[in-house]
Amino acid sequence: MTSSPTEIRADREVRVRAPGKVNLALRVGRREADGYHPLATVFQAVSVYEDVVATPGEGLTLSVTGPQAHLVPTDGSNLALRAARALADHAGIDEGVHLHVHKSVPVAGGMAGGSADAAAALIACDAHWRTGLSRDELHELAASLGSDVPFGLLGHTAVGSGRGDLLTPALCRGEYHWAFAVQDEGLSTPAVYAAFDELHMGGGGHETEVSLMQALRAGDPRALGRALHNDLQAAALELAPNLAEPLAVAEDAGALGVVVSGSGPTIAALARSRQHALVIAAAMTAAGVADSVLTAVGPVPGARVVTSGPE
Ligand SMILES: C[C@](O)(CO)[C@H](O)COP(=O)(O)OP(=O)(O)OC[C@H]1O[C@@H](n2ccc(N)nc2=O)[C@H](O)[C@@H]1O
Ligand SMILES: Nc1ncnc2c1ncn2[C@@H]1O[C@H](COP(=O)(O)OP(=O)(O)OP(=O)(O)O)[C@@H](O)[C@H]1O
Repeated sequence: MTSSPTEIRADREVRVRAPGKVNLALRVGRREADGYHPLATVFQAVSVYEDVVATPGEGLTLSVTGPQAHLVPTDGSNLALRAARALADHAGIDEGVHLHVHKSVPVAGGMAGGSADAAAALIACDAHWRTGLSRDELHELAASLGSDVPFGLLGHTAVGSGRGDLLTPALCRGEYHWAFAVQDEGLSTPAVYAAFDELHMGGGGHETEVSLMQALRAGDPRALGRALHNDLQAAALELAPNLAEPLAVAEDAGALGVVVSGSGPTIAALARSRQHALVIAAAMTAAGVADSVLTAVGPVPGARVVTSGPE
């Protein structure tokens, strides 16, 4: 019996969800000859998600929706399409695919939204094309696409070294509630690293986060709040001095700790509870220090298939 076109589509649809991240600690060493900085970081995946749907298509095509979709390229430079291309090349696939990306993670916000899209696209295309690659091969492809992409695959809480791509899962108990201050205008990651170089702040790349890891093992949000740290924060504030305002408002609202997320400009405030996260978000909105706000919980899993068509 032959399938109708509608049945074929339903059969081959794969839906994948991947999380954004916050760096609980980000220690940055001096720039190396390859232009990258050695990192000692602790990532946490949070419940702000990118949703990617893979369906049959001619060639590799992409559509994007979400509040900031207009800021995202839809040509071959899009990280989701680059991921699909890299996987097809590696696995010798000449079939097409259409990827639909629904974005909720702020664009160029320091929460690794594009990296989440790449991680989700790898998992979606891998399932769609049934390439049968190992987790290690997918990890290697992920690292070739961007330093934050491997963590998009892994999720939860993890220690990152090297460029941030060498990962070890971290012991983490409990739930952590976050409020995020989002800015419409993003910061370029290379520009923030360049500002960091200008400030001559390298050298802390291999410090161990003893108190932070203890806080995570104990499930102690107060101790975690005190241990939050970002070496890129001064550089992000240099490029966007107004970020001092959401930092101060979140502190006044009783946040346990406040930090620039990754390369910014998103500000991440750790709250005592889900309710307290809403209070901090409301305070940042009322003070007019964010273009929008988000609340989330972490840790959550990395990129995973949420539903797919029948076998
Ligand atoms: C700031 C962080 O989000 C913290 O997790 C990441 O370090 C950035 O990761 P990403 O956006 O995936 O970065 P990539 O796409 O790999 O690199 C973009 C640019 O950021 C700078 N970069 C990135 C990672 C790193 N360890 N050192 C760097 O100097 C380089 O200028 C590089 O050309
Ligand atoms: N799928 C994608 N989603 C968002 N931006 C993308 C994507 N593909 C390519 N880009 C380009 O990459 C730039 C950075 O995007 P992204 O949202 O990943 O930044 P980020 O969250 O600050 O990254 P990170 O936290 O990993 O440094 C965007 O300004 C855009 O030009």
